Amino acid sequence: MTKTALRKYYQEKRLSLTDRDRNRMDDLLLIRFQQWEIPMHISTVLSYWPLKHRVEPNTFLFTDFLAFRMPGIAVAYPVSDFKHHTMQALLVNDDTDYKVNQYGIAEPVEGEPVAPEEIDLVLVPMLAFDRKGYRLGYGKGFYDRYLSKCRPDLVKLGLCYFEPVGEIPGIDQYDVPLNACITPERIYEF
Ligand SMILES: Nc1nc2c(c(=O)[nH]1)N(C=O)[C@@H](CNc1ccc(C(=O)N[C@@H](CCC(=O)O)C(=O)O)cc1)CN2
Ligand SMILES: Nc1ncnc2c1ncn2[C@@H]1O[C@H](COP(=O)(O)OP(=O)(O)OP(=O)(O)O)[C@@H](O)[C@H]1O
Repeated sequence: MTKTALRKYYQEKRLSLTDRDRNRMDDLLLIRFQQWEIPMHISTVLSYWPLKHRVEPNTFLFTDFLAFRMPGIAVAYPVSDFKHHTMQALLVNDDTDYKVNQYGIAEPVEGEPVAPEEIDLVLVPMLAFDRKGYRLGYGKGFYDRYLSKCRPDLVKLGLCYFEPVGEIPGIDQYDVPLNACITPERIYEF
């Protein structure tokens, strides 16, 4: 399958999930996440705002659990620049206001910027991933560009409702592989 066909297939597969399917899978993802041995050095995490209309795993479950296990952990959300396909991470707190951008993604309106080098854990959205840890996103390279600026010891944790494909086609030098990916069935470590 080509990258474009794979994208279409997984986009449709996600959209066919009912709210009940999604809630059940979010529960399973959280159970797997709770079994994951959180690396000790994590103090700043870059999450993402789950897109309702695209049916993405509910990251709030994960960041709430992290905050419970590691009080004081800092959480940031990306603010995207759709002209350059880059992202900036802004720290959020309970008082942060969000604005929905032209693609329906809620982004913090203000917040302290965090440099990519300061991030310890990224929760990475995706459409699909493969057995080597390569991911398929929306094809704009936002995450590949961002991850290339982070520290080598950054933990890149994917969240996906579906099991891996054999191989994502067309991997290039910009594709940054994940360290691990959580699915409702298990945790894949790469
Ligand atoms: N929740 C979440 N936030 C995220 C991402 C993500 O995958 N999930 N991103 C990960 O990169 C970045 C935003 N990436 C995007 C990449 C492309 C389009 C886009 O082209 N949207 C068009 C067409 C979409 C389509 O192909 O169906 C549109 O919505 O009209 C939107 C966002 C940053 N924030
Ligand atoms: N660090 C980078 N510098 C320049 N171009 C880049 C960089 N990272 C990625 N790109 C380019 O951006 C595009 C990303 O396409 P690709 O299909 O890999 O996106 P994706 O991983 O599916 O999507 P995304 O990262 O937005 O979720 C490619 O054309 C790639 O060459």
